[in-house]
Amino acid sequence: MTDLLSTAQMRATEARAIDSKQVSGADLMERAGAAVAAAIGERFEPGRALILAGPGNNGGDGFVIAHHLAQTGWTVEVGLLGAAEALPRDARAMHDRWADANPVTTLDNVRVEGADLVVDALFGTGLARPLDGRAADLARDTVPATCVAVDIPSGLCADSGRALGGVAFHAALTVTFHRPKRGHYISAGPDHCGELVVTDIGLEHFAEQDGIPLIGAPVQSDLSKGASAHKYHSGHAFVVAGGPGKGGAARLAARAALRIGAGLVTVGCPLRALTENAARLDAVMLRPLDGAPGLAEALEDERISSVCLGPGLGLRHDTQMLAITALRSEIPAVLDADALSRFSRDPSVLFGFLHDKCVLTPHGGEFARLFPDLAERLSDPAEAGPAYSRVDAAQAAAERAGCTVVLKGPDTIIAGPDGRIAVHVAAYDRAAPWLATAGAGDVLAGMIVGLIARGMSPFEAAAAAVWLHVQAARTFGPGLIAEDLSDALPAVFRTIGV
Ligand SMILES: NC(=O)C1=CN([C@@H]2O[C@H](COP(=O)(O)OP(=O)(O)OC[C@H]3O[C@@H](n4cnc5c(N)ncnc54)[C@H](O)[C@@H]3O)[C@@H](O)[C@H]2O)[C@@H](O)CC1
Ligand SMILES: Nc1ncnc2c1ncn2[C@@H]1O[C@H](COP(=O)(O)OP(=O)(O)O)[C@@H](O)[C@H]1O
Ligand SMILES: [K+]
Repeated sequence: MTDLLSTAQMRATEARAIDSKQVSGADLMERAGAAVAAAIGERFEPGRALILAGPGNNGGDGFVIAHHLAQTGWTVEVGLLGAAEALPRDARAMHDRWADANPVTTLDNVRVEGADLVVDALFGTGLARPLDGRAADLARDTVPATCVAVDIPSGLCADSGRALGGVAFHAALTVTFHRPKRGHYISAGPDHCGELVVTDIGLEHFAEQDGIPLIGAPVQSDLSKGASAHKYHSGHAFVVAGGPGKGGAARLAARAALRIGAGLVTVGCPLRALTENAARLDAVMLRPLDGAPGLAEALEDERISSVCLGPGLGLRHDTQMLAITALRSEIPAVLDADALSRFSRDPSVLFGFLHDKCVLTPHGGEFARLFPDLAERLSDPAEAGPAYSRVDAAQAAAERAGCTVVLKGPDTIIAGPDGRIAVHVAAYDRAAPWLATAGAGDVLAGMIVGLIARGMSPFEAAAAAVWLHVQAARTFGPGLIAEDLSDALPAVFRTIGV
């Protein structure tokens, strides 16, 4: 499992290593700098390198890199921010080794024009405030294709992935140490980092706490079916649909629930929409519903194991009544789209009915309607690290709602009411840009409700569905529309051995 560390966790690991006396800070710096130089050597032909060295240990790494690049045929220039005398001890030692035989200029005197490679060793995990002055100018002027960031692009908050003050370097390659940090993955992190390489600098033995898990492929045995399985062993998912002409979203969700393995799926819709839905559904069953009382009656069937509401439901009063009815039944429920937005005027009404078997799947806009104060903290300018992050917001939302919250986006954060967190990021080798398409969210809601019907816990179902959803998009590739996601699931299942 890959996990994402906070800066505090990384610092604690480093401190434990140094306290053990098995390794020194200088050793770690030497290994870190050597690892960056090696990654550069694998990707760039020697030429003119400009190293931007900051006032802390990130700058110290920069001097190690200067030393290694010079030994492998590069012409190296180093510009230092601040005074050499003010560098921390290990960084000072690396500076002195370099400065013994080479000039060191000030950051004010360097020019990025003409450099084949710019090594951003200004700030790493110690960044405390926005870049300013010359550092901010260099962040704007450096061409991403020539930039290699040491540990993290300077200006980017390693805890939140947000650019402090809105200014941070963009790199073609970021080389970090020991484990990825949250900031490499969430929010703007991937956009700033370019390619991300995580290198071992010998700290594995000293890691104590795990970071936030990055969701990987589901366990095959959680998804496979027994040879003698009966359809009712895999649960019955119920999807509530809107009126005539509005049923597409619910049908997408229903089909996804069936494809992901729910034994039975029923779409419940107003009588007026029955013909339309009947014309478009085969394996998915249909049941006419007379508003909230009709839903209450339908959900009395004890074989129904999960319910999905929201896609295509509309923003009228009956959506609120349908949602409350579903929640009162205490059947595990996935609430998406209109079932969330309908409560924007007074979210506490919704919170009063939610229970711990519910999953809310808001995108950023829906999240802001239900949790306006948390969304505001996310959109306020990030001025100091650690900045308020999407992880913080999702965690606070799940605690307030008392259920699982899936905050969707290219980086999707899953938070449980018990404080549990997992993250899926559609970036780097999991990028899925074609997933940003109408109806993709409806399919995700259906996948989650299908897995809950099969018996997974809300949190596990959300985590597995988010991974499968992206994997289906990647498997289908360019040209993807929401309809294709469910049809790509069989191929995905085969590749993970289901
Ligand atoms: N944690 C570890 O185990 C290791 C850390 N190493 C390096 O050490 C780095 C962390 O070093 P530090 O803790 O010294 O932190 P940094 O080097 O990131 O920066 C700290 C210095 O910058 C100042 N500062 C912060 N934000 C500023 C801003 N916007 N404008 C001007 N000055 C600002 C701080 O007051 C402090 O003097 C890591 O990112 C990594 O590159 C590596 O050498 C090896 C191992
Ligand atoms: N750039 C992107 N890369 C990967 N996944 C994305 C991207 N943008 C959106 N998604 C995913 O696509 C889905 C979109 O859901 P949503 O915004 O509810 O759309 P809709 O309402 O049209 O169904 C979410 O699962 C989200 O995580
Ligand atoms: K950096």
